[in-house]
Amino acid sequence: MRIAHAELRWVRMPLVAPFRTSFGTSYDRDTIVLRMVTDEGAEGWAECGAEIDPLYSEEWLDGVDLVLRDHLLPRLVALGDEVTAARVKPALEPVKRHFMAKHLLETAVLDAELKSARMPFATYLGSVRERVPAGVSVGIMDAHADLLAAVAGYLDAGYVRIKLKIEPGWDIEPVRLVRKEFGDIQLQVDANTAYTLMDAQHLARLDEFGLLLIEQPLREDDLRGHAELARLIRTPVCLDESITSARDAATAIAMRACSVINVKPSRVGGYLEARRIHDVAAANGIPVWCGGMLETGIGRAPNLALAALPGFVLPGDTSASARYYTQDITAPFELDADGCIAVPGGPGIGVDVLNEVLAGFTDRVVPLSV
Ligand SMILES: CC(=O)N[C@@H](Cc1ccc2ccccc2c1)C(=O)O
Ligand SMILES: [Mg+2]
Repeated sequence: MRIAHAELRWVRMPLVAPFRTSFGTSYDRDTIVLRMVTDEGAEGWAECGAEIDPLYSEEWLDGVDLVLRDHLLPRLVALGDEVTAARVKPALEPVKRHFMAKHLLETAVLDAELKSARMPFATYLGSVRERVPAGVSVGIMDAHADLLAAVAGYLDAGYVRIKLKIEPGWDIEPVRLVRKEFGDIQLQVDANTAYTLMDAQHLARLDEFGLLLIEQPLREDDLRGHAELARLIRTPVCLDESITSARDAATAIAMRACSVINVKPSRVGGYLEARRIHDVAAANGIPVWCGGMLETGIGRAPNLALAALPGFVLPGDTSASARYYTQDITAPFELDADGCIAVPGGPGIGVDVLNEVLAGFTDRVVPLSV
C-alpha cells in the first residue's frame, strides 16, 4: 500500500492525579498521535510512548517529531506502494535506535494494513485470550496514608496486581505497610533505574515481602550489574528500560540479568519486535508482561492484544482508562468483575478515535509530506 496522507497531532491530556516516579512527576500526559491514510483510504493510528522530557529514556517528544519528519518518514515514503508493516523496520534500519519514533510509524502502518485486511491486532499477533487481567502502577506519594488509600482504591476497583514505584527513601517502609495492610496481594515494585549495586544489601531487605519482582533497579545500560544483583537478592529481577530489542532480551537472559521482562511496544520499536521479545523469552522459559506508558485508548487497545499472547503470564500495566484520564480519546477501557479488560475485536487496533474529543486535547497538528 502507499501512504497518501500523514499528520502528527500534539496532544496534552490532564491526568486524574499527579504520577510520581524516581525520575520525576507528571501532571499532564503530553504525547504525539500519528494519523496515516493509505491510497486505499485505510486510516492507521498510533500513539507515541515518549515523554515531553528525556527522563524515562533518551527519547523525548520534540526529538520524535524531528527524527520522524526528517529521517524516518522519507525512508518509508521511498517504498512507494510497497509499504507494509514488515518492511518498516528494514526501511528504517539505517537510522540508529529512535525506537519510540519507529514504533509510531510501524504501528500506524500495521493498523492501516490490518484495517484493509479487516483483521484485529489480536488475530495478527496470535492472541489466545479474549480478556487480560489488569495490574496498576502506583506512584510515589507524599505520605504513607496517601499510598494506602490509593492502593485500597485500586484493590476495590478490582486490580489483580499492585506495582509500587520506589526510590531511595521510599521503598522498604511503603512495601512493608502495603503488605501489612492488604496481606498477600500480588505485589511488585519499579525503581526506574534509581539504585546502584551499592544498594544490594538494602534491596535484599525487600526479599521478606514475597514480591513478584523488582523492576529495573539499576541503570538501563548495566546488564552486568543486574546479573550481579540477581545473585544477591531473592526477589526476581525484571527489566524494562534495559530491553530495547529481541537481541537485548537474548543477551540479558543469557547473562541471567533478569528472570522477567516488561514488554513495551513503544520502547522496542513496535509490535513486531515486541512479539519477537515474547518469543525469545518464551523459548528461554522467561515470563513477560505488558508494560504501560500512560497510553490513551489509541495505545492501550493494541497493548491489550499483545498482553493476550501465551507468554504474557503476569498481569501488566494495562490499566483502565480511568486510572489516568477522566475522558479518553476512545471509548474507555474498563475492568470487568474479574479485574480483566476485554481485548478489542475490531479490525486493526479495534477502537474508534473520538475525533471531537481528540480535537479538544490537540495543541497542534503537523502535516507530514508524503
Ligand atoms: C505505568 C508505568 O509505570 N510506566 C513506566 C513509567 C512511566 C511513568 C510516567 C510516565 C509519564 C508519561 C509517559 C510515560 C511514563 C512512563 C514504567 O513502567 O516504568
Ligand atoms: Mg518500568
